[in-house]
Amino acid sequence: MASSDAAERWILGPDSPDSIDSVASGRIGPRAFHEKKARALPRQQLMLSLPNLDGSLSGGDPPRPAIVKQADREVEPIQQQAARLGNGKQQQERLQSVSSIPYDRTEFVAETLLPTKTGRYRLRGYRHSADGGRTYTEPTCIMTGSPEGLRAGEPPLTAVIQKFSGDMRHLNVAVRVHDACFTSEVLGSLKCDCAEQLQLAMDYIQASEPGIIIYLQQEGRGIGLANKIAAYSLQERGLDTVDANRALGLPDDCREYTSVRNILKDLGIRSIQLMTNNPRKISVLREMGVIVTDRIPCIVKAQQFSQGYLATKQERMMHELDGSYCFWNHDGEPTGPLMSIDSETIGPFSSMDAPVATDAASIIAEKIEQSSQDPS
Ligand SMILES: Nc1nc2c(ncn2[C@@H]2O[C@H](COP(=O)(O)OP(=O)(O)OP(=O)(O)O)[C@@H](O)[C@H]2O)c(=O)[nH]1
Repeated sequence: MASSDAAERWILGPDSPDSIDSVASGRIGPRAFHEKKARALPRQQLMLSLPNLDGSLSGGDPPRPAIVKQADREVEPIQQQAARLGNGKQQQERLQSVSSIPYDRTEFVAETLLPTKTGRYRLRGYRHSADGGRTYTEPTCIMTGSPEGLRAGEPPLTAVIQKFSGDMRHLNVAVRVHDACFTSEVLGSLKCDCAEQLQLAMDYIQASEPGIIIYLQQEGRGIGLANKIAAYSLQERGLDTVDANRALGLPDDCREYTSVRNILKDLGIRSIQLMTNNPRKISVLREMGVIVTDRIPCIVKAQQFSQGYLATKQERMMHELDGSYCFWNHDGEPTGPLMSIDSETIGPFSSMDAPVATDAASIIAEKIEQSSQDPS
């Protein structure tokens, strides 16, 4: 069995002669690359190999149960089993080598340049496991500028040069930690502010580089897309975003941010200014050792369908929104340009938003009318 170091060489890529760069340069085909990589993986990581179209695993057969033979389900004789597993000392050593795999681990895969409608960004791909390698997610880093500081393995001289040349780009870097929201970012849902916050962060780091958006696959505050859809379904029946999660027996927020700490370390970033309205994010990151020197508010205006969600974030999840997301102020006056909502395009909504006025302007009109009729 190849060591996990060998696996790391394959995954880490750029420094290895047989890395993903070899695929790019044509020295090795993508298929061969994946097969070699899978063979280099320790046994428990084979489970991570993606199945091919024919159902086989690219890294060979899946690991078989240790004791019961697959073919005839015959129980393995005890002596044979002992010979295969080794003596107590050997087993202990094996266990130690398994437990020496760090519980959470984030590995850099590759970087590319990405032109977008908002401008050009550096895009860095990572693989992150929070359970010692059983499962993984793929955080990405969307970057402008070069905020990198001293990185692991670099000579300390780099730090000295940085210090004396006054290069402070790796300090107080503007960072947005953003969690996936398929519904708004891909489908254009108007029920939350996630897609607009992402756009705001992309604009911000484009306008004042360097900056980083760490995009994490933690849909629905970590409960996953299908559960989030179930939560939305309960919200149609009148529950808010917090109670809907609870009614499903799910936590309000189960996102984990060890990958953020690891990615910042990988980049040699010493301290950050976090673009967020959520105090939990700041405290969770600080607890794991990330130096957050400041907060950059990330408030976007609500519109008809997101007003309730934002109100709940402020009132029940302690987001520092300060009422400033409201698209009307407390006197019932519009406070900023409204997102144009065409009720013809959106079509009729069911019970979801009932009682619902046809557009934002008529909601405001209704509110103004109500307040003028209210004798108090
Ligand atoms: N469970 C659940 N998740 C939601 C809902 N609406 C949006 N999300 C998810 O919420 C996550 C974003 O979290 P938010 O609480 O909106 O904001 P935040 O990231 O904590 O705070 P900011 O940094 O200020 O944006 C994304 O993963 C979305 O998929 C909802 O109604 N229910």
